Amino acid sequence: MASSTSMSTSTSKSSQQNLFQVYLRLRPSSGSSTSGGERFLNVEEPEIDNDAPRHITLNPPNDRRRAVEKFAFTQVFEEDATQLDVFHCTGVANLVEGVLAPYGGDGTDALLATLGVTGSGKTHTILGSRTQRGMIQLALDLIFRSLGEDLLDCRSHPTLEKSISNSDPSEAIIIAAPAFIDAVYVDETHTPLLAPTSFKSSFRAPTPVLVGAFPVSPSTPGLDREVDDAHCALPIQGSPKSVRIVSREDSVAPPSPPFIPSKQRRPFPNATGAQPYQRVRGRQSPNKHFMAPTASNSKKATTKTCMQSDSEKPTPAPSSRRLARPSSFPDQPNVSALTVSSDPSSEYAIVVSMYEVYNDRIFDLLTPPTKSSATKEYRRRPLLFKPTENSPDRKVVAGLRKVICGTLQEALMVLEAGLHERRVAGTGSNSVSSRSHGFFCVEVKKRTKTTRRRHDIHWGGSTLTIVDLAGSERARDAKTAGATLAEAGKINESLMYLGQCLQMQSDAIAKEKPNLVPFRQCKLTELLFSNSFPSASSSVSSAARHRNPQKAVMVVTADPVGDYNATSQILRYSALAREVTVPRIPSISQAILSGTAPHQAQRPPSSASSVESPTLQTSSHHHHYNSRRVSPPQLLSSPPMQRSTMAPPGLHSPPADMHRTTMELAALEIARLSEELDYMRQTLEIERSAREVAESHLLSMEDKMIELEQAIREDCTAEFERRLDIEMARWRATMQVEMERGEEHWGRKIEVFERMSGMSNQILIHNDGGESSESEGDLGDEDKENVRVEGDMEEEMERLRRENEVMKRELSCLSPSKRRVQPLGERGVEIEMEMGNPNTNLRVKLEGLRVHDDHDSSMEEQHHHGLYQQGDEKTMTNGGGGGEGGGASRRKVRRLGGKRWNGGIKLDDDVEQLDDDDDDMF
Ligand SMILES: Nc1ncnc2c1ncn2[C@@H]1O[C@H](COP(=O)(O)OP(=O)(O)OP(=O)(O)O)[C@@H](O)[C@H]1O
Repeated sequence: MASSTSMSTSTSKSSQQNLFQVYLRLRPSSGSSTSGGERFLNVEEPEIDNDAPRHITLNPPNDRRRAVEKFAFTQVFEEDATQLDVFHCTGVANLVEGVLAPYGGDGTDALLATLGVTGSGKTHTILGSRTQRGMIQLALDLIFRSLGEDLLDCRSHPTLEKSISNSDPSEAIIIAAPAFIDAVYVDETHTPLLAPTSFKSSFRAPTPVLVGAFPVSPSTPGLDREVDDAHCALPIQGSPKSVRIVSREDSVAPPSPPFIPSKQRRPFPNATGAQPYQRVRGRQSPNKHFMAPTASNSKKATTKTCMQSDSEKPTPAPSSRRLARPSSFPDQPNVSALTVSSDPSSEYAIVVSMYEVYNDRIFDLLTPPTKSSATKEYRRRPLLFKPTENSPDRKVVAGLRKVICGTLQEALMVLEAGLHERRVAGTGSNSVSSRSHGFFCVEVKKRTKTTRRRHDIHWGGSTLTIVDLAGSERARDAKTAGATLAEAGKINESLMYLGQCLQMQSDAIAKEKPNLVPFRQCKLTELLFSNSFPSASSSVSSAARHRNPQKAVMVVTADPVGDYNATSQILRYSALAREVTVPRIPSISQAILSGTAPHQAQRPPSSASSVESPTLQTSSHHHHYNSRRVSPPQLLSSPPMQRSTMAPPGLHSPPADMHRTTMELAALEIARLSEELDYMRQTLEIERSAREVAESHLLSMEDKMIELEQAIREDCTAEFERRLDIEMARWRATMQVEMERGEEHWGRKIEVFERMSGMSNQILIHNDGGESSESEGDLGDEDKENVRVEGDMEEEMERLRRENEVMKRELSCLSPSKRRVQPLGERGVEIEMEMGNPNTNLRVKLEGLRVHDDHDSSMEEQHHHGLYQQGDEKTMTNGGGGGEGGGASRRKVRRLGGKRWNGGIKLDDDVEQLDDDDDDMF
């Protein structure tokens, strides 16, 4: 009893100081329970009558030698606790009141989260079932009801969207609920009665469909308004009393196994000091939360497509991918009698946002994924949790889509739309298992009422965040593989870090060093813990507003007949205090002392503790670990001899006494070994789960690597294609320049030939003239003239030679590939092909120069055989305008003529030949 009292004291102390109030909720067993094994969790009777139970005992199944552990929580909910019990006793109303800040100021952020092994009832607690609302719906109902007329909405205040957008520090895209709902849901005139078959082709898992009417309670002011609202009014189908949510699977599912109530039922007083309420007895609601998809193994991995991502007004998605408007939501439990205070001098606006942490990255659940142009897959952009310009001292999830909701109905429709985006999958442990940590945020924006309609008044306020954590699971039990196994690895890893933080928070409080909680290890712990500490506004920015540390409530869910190892681990790091009871070994020593076989006298530890034996009582120890870390049992530090002195001396004769002492020592040694074994087992278990985490982490990393590799390959291909285009463009430009240069070059050459051809004509004319003068006998003048022409020719040839040199040098500057000797004809074809112009200037020019084309081949042949004479004569006859040439001048002219015919056939040959010819000529 003493230890129990000390545990209670330490529990209440630590629960006051802890960052989280921690509650434990036991799940009622069902026929689908994964283990179907022995019950290992027992709720301890409260010390004071009518008090709520706070302690739970963990009895290791099938192993009587392992230590019995006792855990303390703020409160323990037994299997028969209802959603309303949890809502009242966890103090959600107080959290909401803190957020509404009735006494002025910005209020206090609040966090409500669930933690537990997969399938233990986290989602059930947060989201409820087909007929029972969860914490989110109840909290929303309370908020809308409490704000009443002070709540603004976008229809009556058209500038609301803009003014909230201006004061939002998180770079969010703010939209009004009607616009969002119109974009996400199909027109109600098209609402199908049953799960629409068109959804089969959609990316989404089929939507659970509601039949029956939405029951409008007169005591639900928020809902009164909603029904009037044409935009969001729900179609009424069927009888008002037949409110039910069905899915295709549900419609054929066998009835749920009967609810097994726990042995004892106690009234649950409100742990937060509120009045105890009347418990609703009876059968639990069917075991299916209302957002459960119909196909258990289908994965809600992706989603609707057509809402625009960046502009403020979403465009409607194609009707085939939009959701059917739900016709009703459950309205039980009823909290219409409950309201909390709000600030009468302020007006409020409710802004809802949703995101999930999947594989340690944050994804908006209200923004549709966009199609990647490279992979043609729908992907969502991960968001950052960071301080922003307008929030330098506090990190916020930047870039979320936030929806301003004027009514409860709108908020519930936004919630449903977001839940459709959340990743769930069927595993061996839970047919609808959350594969991500889901965050649902209700920002209560608040500003002072003014008579003047000023739109620039600053919006303050606080946020209520409700978190449905993914469950820890063992790959072996969950029978997961591939991506789901990798997800499980990430989930387990983040929960391991969360466990470390929860352990450290109490350690830090004990050591009075509050900043030791290592919450920056992963996104989940950062999101959960970073607002739990006093604001650093004063040190960072004087403009920043002071904020209170958030109030946080954690509901740990557990299945008392589920997975012992996974559950015990979660209890160890989440409980406010832990006590380990070492099993006594009375039967062994008693058996030794009485001379009977040990196995005959073995009893379970609970019964063993009642055995009266002064000696054994000394060996019975209760260890209370304030820090809940597993450490070797303290008993190991006591030397056996010391303990032997505990035996009452002088009661026996020396040999008998010695014998008894030996027996006691043996018993102690057995106890020590047993404890050591227990410790080793625990260590082994921790190591094993660490190994599982590491293995799944490895798998997830491998997947990530593959994704990364694919992305890199795509990037490389895109980059390569880009560069190839640039190179092609550059090459085309160079080619163009080269062609122009070549054309210019050939133009110049042709000019030279033309000039030379003109000169040879002049010479021929002159020679013709000379012949006629010769007949007149004026040979002296002719010689003079010849000498003058010859001099001119020499000068001209000298000039040509220089030009030739210049051209040669130019040619030598060209790349070797360009200098390759290539027939002009081929080049011409290439150039034509390249430029797509079959009649280049160059070709035209060359063709223009070509005289007596049909004689080219014979001329060339003659040239090669040195038969200039004959060919030249022909040339002269045609080119020179007739007349018989003679003497030196005639020979020169013939040579020039021969050169002319050979010009322009080959590029480099031609240049060389020109030189040779020049040499020959002079
Ligand atoms: N308190 C409860 N009363 C009735 N049914 C419950 C309760 N808790 C859980 N269940 C049922 O147990 C099943 C599993 O619960 P739930 O999906 O909430 O588990 P979970 O912890 O969220 O699992 P996971 O981590 O895999 O998402 C559901 O069918 C749910 O309806």
